[in-house]
Amino acid sequence: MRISLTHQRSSTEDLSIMVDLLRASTTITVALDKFKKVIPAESVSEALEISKETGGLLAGERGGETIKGFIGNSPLQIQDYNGETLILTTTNGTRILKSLKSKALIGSLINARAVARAAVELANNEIEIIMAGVNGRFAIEDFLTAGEIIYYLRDYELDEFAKAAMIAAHDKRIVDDMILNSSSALKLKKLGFFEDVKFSIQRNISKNVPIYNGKLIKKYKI
Ligand SMILES: O=C(O)[C@H](CS(=O)(=O)O)OP(=O)(O)O
Ligand SMILES: [Mg+2]
Repeated sequence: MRISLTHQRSSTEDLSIMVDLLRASTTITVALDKFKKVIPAESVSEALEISKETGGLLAGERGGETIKGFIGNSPLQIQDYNGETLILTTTNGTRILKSLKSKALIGSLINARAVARAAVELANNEIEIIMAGVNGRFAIEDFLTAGEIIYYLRDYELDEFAKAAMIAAHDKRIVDDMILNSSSALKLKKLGFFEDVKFSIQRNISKNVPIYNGKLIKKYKI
């Protein structure tokens, strides 16, 4: 089994793991405790359209700021709601998902071990971990989260980018410090969402493995 790491773009037809630690991946993983499915939307107008059709609850942000009339892209806020369908549109994570041509799991730190296990079950020959980044730029929190997920896949054939991420994520104290002081985290802190950041760096508190089939996200049954 080959394990590759990429930034934003996917090339595999096999299995991807989309990683957007702050906050889409963490929000989606938590949301599946409260909603049967999550539908990612590319734009606000698409989200509103889907909500009209499905009656789903609207959540999302742009640049971290909650969209007017939506609930936030917040793993903490989402816990106060429940229902059939959550419609989520975010600056990076849902946009990356909508660009994928392969089936995709959604990885974070709260489900790192579970998502790695599920990926091995589902993939034929390749697991590609895609870092969402921020507006096309590299995001250290996604790199380090990918490294922690790759650690659970270390016995397979890692490409050099994957090896670099795994080595970078070796010391959890350094990882936490880098994430808590990342530009994404400091932006969220300014917007009043620092509790979301602290929630997002917990390890393996969830067994939820979100799987995206090109239309919607459900819980993968390991
Ligand atoms: O909502 C978030 O935390 C981020 C905001 S930003 O675009 O990184 O400023 O969006 P996400 O799509 O979850 O990375
Ligand atoms: Mg992000």
